[in-house]
Amino acid sequence: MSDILIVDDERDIRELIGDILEDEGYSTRLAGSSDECMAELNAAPPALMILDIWLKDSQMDGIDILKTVKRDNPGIPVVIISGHGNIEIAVAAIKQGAYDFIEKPFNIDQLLVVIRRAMEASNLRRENQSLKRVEQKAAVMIGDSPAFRGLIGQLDKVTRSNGRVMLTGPSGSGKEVAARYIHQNSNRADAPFVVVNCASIEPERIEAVLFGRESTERGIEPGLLEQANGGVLYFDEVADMPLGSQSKLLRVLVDQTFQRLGGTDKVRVDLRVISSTGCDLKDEIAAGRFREELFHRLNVVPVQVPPLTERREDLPLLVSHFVEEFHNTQGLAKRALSDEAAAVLQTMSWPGNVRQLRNLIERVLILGDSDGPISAAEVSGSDRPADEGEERVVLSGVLAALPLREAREAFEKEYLLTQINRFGGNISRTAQFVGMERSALHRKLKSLGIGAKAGSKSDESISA
Ligand SMILES: Nc1ncnc2c1ncn2[C@@H]1O[C@H](COP(=O)(O)OP(=O)(O)OP(=O)(O)O)[C@@H](O)[C@H]1O
Repeated sequence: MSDILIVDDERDIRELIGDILEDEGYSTRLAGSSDECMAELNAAPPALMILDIWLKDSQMDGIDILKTVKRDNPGIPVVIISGHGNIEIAVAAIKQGAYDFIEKPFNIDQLLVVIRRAMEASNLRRENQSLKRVEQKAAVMIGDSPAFRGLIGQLDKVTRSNGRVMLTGPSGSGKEVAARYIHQNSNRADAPFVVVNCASIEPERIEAVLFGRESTERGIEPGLLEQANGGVLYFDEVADMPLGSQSKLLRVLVDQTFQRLGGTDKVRVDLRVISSTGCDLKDEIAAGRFREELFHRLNVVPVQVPPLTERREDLPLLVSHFVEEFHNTQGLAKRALSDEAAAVLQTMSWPGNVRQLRNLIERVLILGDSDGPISAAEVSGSDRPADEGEERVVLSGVLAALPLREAREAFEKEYLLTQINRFGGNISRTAQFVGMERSALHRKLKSLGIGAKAGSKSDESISA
């Protein structure tokens, strides 16, 4: 792990540093020229590099090597060794991303302090990265319907290639999770998955966000393209990208290189591009809002993600998956789904697709006060959009002002009185309709302060 590459054209110096570091328990590799240095880097990236700026008889100087390392292995800390006369160059190297510099002739303690700090910083960064990777959402895709199996079949085929994929489907249908599935099952799984949210980046910032920036004051600030190097770049809602940025992106896809804003160097990255859209890009092209050439570049392998209404069979499976997830992440009750509730879910319209279902289940679990199966009443009507919302409960000002327990009590009272009236005070029929045992309904009415009195011979009746 603690393997240090020492690059200096002066043999005495590189061997001296090597000996000191070996004594301190590090393992070292030595390079006397830029060619030797590149060969070592290609063989295996070291944990840290000590790099002399002036390299006699070499093709590249220290700054060139630094730029290459920062481009290809940005995680390796580079400590620069500079001669007394070229502190300015050393400072410039820091701006290019070097960790620190030490001046020749150097003091051993100073060298060791710098190296220890650099190692700590890079270990920390590595730990953070691995945490981030753990945090990266797992691409769990649940389903067993023919439409779902068709989708997985297509995704499995494209994971093996490197082709650009265009995922088409309505909002919340699982396009991003499908893109993550491709990434996690491909040979890029250990490299980053970076999302470009085309709709939320302001047009004037999109180039800086994608390509990064470079200036003498702030050095190199890599953009998302560089951050995704080796992995997958996911363009979410690609139709929302401004036309000007579309041309720039097209050029990157054609040339395979780009320049950072304010920079002159050509940057080359190795990426797989996956895009998604909820609208028909052909319409966008016809309306002059999307560049046709970019469409053809991105749409090499089109994959349709079906809406939830085309895979209603998957609803119970998805519900138990989300119940499990909310149990594990929020400690919510692990409730089963009643057959009636499943039937209600399977007849709903789902304009928000799987995301809407997930939100509904979360709400039901938070509001529910039992561990029993989720009932039809709990799921019905509560998540329909306003325009077809004839069954939505409109919360009166009075209810909205109460805490949940009291609001629930007020609602139950109102609801049960309405039902009792509807059934002419017949408690058996009321109990049957509201889905409770007669004795349970009695208890409920009593607890709500609704009085029961003896009624007809055949059945008791109620007075409110
Ligand atoms: N097959 C599936 N199995 C389990 N969870 C899923 C599945 N499909 C989607 N989801 C979940 O549904 C939610 C929405 O999915 P996702 O963000 O991938 O949709 P999207 O199509 O990219 O949405 P948008 O177009 O709005 O960005 C996420 O929480 C995702 O994990």
